[in-house]
Amino acid sequence: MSDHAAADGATTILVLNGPNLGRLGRRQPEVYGSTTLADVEARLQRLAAELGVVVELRQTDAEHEMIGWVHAAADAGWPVVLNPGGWTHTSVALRDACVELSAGLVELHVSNVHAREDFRRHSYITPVATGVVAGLGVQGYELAVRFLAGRAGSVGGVGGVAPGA
Ligand SMILES: O=C1C[C@@](O)(C(=O)O)C[C@@H](O)[C@@H]1O
Repeated sequence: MSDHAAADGATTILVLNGPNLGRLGRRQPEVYGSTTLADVEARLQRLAAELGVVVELRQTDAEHEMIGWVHAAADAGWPVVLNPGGWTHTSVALRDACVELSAGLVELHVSNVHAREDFRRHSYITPVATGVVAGLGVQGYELAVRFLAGRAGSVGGVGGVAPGA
């Protein structure tokens, strides 16, 4: 996806999407809705301009690639919105990488994972996340970015102070 490098010192927020999320809009629309990931990115770029932050959205079906992106965010001190897709329920390795995200991590699910199959109720990521958004559809992405932008001290966020921060 697009590469919006921060040239002016603006906060960069990575929005990372795991397996099958490239199929948003076509995949089980009764569960995930009809909005595509490209639509989500367009909405987030408008929001980024409003908030004065840089948002970079990426998607991969390869776990090693996702873990590399998390390492890079940790090294850069960037906050992350992560929809881990199916890795939510399976990946100790992704959780271990996420532990290093000291600038904030919002775990995001388009669907309400707690109202679905039992296996979706357990997340390896939740214990190491700042917070979780689930079941608010793709609107959750905008809420999560607003929260992290506010937490980073940018204007317009809803989350100026995270509970316990
Ligand atoms: O791929 C996904 C998408 C998901 O993370 C969501 O956005 O609702 C929920 C996961 O259980 C599922 O495996």
